[in-house]
Amino acid sequence: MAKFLVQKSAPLHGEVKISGSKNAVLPIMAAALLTEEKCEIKDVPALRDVQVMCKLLESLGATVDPELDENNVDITAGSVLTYEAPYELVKMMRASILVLGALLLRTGRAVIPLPGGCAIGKRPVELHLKGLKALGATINEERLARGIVDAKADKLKGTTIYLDFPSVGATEVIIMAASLAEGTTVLENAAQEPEIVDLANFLNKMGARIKGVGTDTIKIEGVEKLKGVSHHVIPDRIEAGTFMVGAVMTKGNVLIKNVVPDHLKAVIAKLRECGADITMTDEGLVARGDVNPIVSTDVKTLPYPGFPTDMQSPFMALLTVAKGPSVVIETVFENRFMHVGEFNRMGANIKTDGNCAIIPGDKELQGAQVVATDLRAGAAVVLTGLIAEGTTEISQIYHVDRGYEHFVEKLRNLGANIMRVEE
Ligand SMILES: CC(=O)N[C@H]1[C@@H](OP(=O)(O)OP(=O)(O)OC[C@H]2O[C@@H](n3ccc(=O)[nH]c3=O)[C@H](O)[C@@H]2O)O[C@H](CO)[C@@H](O)[C@@H]1O
Ligand SMILES: C=C(OP(=O)(O)O)C(=O)O
Repeated sequence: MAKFLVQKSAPLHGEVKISGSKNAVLPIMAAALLTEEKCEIKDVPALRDVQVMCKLLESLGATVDPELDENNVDITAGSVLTYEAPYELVKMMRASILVLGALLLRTGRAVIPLPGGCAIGKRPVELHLKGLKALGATINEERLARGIVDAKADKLKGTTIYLDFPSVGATEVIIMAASLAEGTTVLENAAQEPEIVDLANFLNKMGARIKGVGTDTIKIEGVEKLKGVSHHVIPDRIEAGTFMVGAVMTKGNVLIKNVVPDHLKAVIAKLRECGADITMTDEGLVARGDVNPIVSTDVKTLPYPGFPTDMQSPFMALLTVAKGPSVVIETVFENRFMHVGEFNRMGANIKTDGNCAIIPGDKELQGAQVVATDLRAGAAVVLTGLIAEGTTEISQIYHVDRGYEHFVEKLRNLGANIMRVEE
């Protein structure tokens, strides 16, 4: 099993180019199933999740030509598609569920095993299914009780759907399904994440008629057919946020290129509250932690445009060394504090009560043996290792490979003392 070895490092310094967004490319790749024609997807990050999605689409009958060294993937979902997604692939990536709507439209059926609970929460899909049922699909409840989504539909018909919670995945599945449904669908209390806007831009290029993305009400007029297109994926706002935090907590000075500052308003606001100096330049965002002392702040995660849950653990890493106590409240996932135990091994002394964490701050951290408990938590302990005395040894780093392209190389270019060891 591979590990990261991280040593206390000099302040991060230099520039880093942000990769295409994992959470944008995965639904876009799934949406390529909606046409028989070739889709060319550009700025695709070379990540483990993208490789899994390539294999999943291939297993369903699509021709996938991944040129991940070049950050391109071509997908042609010709006429012969199968409706059953293999468990070996689905269990590797929760985003596998994103093929649900497209598969149903293309084959009249979708059978997808659920990967089950994980480190950050139960992650049910009842909202995805509620939406598809409203559009006219039937769900086999008996199979669902045994952990398999088995949906059928001869055709889908537009309607009004209200989401009880603005789920990102449910919004994406419903937009895809409604794009080729008969008539108009109105999706209320929809998720507003930039990745959903990117998916809708991709679908609209394909010929879909989607309006209102980026707001809580999305209107989709169904069309008969979609065509193949070429599309550049948006930059990864969570990767950008992670590097901003890294720059600030090491008291460094980093130019972050290929970033959309508008996607990071909440993160930038919180970093500034902590004393970070964040400026927009023609070349990108400059994040500095060497201008002012870094002080505590409170954070509450929320659906976009609120503070992103995916930035919660990297931000907590920063708060462990900020001056004064901070409170972090996680409202999106019910179990996303697994990293607290790892920070505590390094001396952070964080206490949790339900979805609330109290971080005393101002700690001199010590390197330790820690685990990447999930993707973002893995990145967060790497950042903590950069400021801790001694060596931090991080295991289960396959989580990090899921979502950070060339993480070690990018950090090393900024002066970080990190290496990957294959055991
Ligand atoms: C591949 C991808 O894009 N992943 C992102 C996506 O995940 P994902 O699409 O899984 O996240 P959701 O927005 O669906 O989930 C948010 C919350 O809603 C709950 N829920 C969701 C669906 C449902 O049917 N019932 C239900 O209760 C979930 O358990 C969770 O507590 O958005 C999350 C929230 O911003 C991010 O952390 C993930 O990085
Ligand atoms: C939780 C995440 O991803 P996923 O939904 O793919 O598990 C994430 O990107 O932090």
